[in-house]
Amino acid sequence: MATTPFLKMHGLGNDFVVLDARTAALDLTPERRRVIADRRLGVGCDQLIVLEPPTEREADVFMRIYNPDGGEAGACGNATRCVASVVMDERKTDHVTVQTIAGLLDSQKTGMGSNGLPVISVDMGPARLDWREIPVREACDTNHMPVGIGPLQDPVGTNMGNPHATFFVDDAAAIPLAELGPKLEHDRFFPERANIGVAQLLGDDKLRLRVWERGAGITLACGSGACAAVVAASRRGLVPRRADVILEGGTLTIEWLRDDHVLMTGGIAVAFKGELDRSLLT
Ligand SMILES: N[C@H](CCC[C@H](N)C(=O)O)C(=O)O
Repeated sequence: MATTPFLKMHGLGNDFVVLDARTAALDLTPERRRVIADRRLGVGCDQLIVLEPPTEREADVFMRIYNPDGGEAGACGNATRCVASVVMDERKTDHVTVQTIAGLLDSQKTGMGSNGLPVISVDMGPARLDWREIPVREACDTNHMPVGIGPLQDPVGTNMGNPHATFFVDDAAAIPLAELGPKLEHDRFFPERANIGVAQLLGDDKLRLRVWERGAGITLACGSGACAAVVAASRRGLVPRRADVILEGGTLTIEWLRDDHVLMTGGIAVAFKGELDRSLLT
């Protein structure tokens, strides 16, 4: 019976099903994407990642990103590290460029994690800060956006290839994120919805971050969300341009470079390899 191989990977517990469509295209309708990502009907994941042939000469691979709701996203920091590691292994190299719909992401192996797998740094591209780029519905200062609910008010808007609203609070654990996240994700202030970050200052260069992800819900880690949180905190003068972000699933080191690009460094993991039954793709 014909099946389709996949890799199950994660970055700090933000988990992915990785399919390879570089030699044979896959017809992944939104419904098929939802079923594969479903934790009962399919394999289950926070994002479905599809490798495709690059269309830019400088790129080694094209990474397509789908949320469990079937929608496509322009950035996924944790998955970028995973995909970069896969292609580095294939190419026997420490440097690859991952192409996404939002741009080219230079990725570099920078060490080995305690799990014997590489630690990868990714240039996530420039933080985009204009209200039109987030995007939000009306002209505003994105350092203090006029949107909020209950204890979550006055967020900072950042686009890392995907839209983020970062709220600063005294106690991130006390925020009912499962209740407030979806309301803010779908607030009409965000024409493309938004990833909702709740950040708490832990020290002069350390943040605690919880994220309600657009199209996915609460995840153990969000790479682009961590980038957005450090840019936001730095704009507010709360942290320097380089800081550690403590997420449920682990720590990412983020640096907002002087050229506005954001460097994200963290580990990856492979959980298992598997075969998708053809019935999931027809
Ligand atoms: N839910 C996000 C995509 C995945 C982001 C996250 N998993 C990351 O590591 O950056 C969005 O719709 O923009």
